[in-house]
Amino acid sequence: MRITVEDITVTLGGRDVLSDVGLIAAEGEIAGLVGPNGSGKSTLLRTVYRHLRPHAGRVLLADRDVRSMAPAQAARHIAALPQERGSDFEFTVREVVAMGRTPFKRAFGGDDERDHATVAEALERVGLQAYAEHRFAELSGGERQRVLLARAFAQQPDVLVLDEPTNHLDVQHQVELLALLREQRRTTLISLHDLNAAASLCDRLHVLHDGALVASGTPLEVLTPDLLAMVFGVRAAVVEHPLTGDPLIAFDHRKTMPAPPAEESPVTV
Ligand SMILES: Nc1ncnc2c1ncn2[C@@H]1O[C@H](COP(=O)(O)OP(=O)(O)OP(=O)(O)O)[C@@H](O)[C@H]1O
Repeated sequence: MRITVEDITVTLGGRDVLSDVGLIAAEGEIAGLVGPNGSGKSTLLRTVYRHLRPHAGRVLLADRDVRSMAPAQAARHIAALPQERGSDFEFTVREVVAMGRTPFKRAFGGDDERDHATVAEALERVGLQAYAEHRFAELSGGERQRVLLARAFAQQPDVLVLDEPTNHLDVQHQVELLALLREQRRTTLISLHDLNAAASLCDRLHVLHDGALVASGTPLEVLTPDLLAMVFGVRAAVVEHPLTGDPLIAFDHRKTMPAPPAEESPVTV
């Protein structure tokens, strides 16, 4: 299913933290959101999964405004991995993942065969089948992250919304997660700080700066040295990855470049 973010403005604490932002994640596309800290990535994702209401504009799932859908109905289509990680501490890993099946149940309905199989498959996908009976509270940050991903997978959503899913993951699990997302071919909206991961994973990238969308396009179109200097304030060369052919950003870790305010950085792609 396609997600359309139609010119949304989100006001928090009396300030527009997103101004007139529009983008589309086409059916089966992995759309990446990148931008400096505080640029509005989580706010945009939270608006898509209905935790925030836009003050102007709307979010469409296929052709329906997500605000017009009942919460359980929206949850049958959209699974989110938010940045705030909840408090599922008293549960086992299997129970946390099984929560992904809730939108499909009748009131007081128990788990059926299909639920059990879906939960087991989701755990296997993130490599945590051996942890099913462990307590969520006793896992490391990276393991918890993978459990919450398994919960999103168990929801079998049309659209995945992932806020920084590689946080806490070691490099092997980062690579595995990116491979898993690529292989799914599900409409995905994902925020990532790691621009090289974003370049390798995403079909299209959308760059936020001070709550405004300043560039959209393929990673190769968007991730230019000029944009990296203007939006992120860093000096970098963009070369071809010797193994994959993806754009590879080589940062100059010895030097930053003061970034001008958004209105003075006319980056458009
Ligand atoms: N509830 C709130 N009330 C007021 N301001 C808020 C609220 N939530 C977020 N903000 C502000 O909105 C701006 C955008 O925050 P957001 O979390 O969307 O940024 P982000 O791009 O996801 O940042 P990061 O990369 O640091 O996770 C920030 O300046 C933040 O302080």
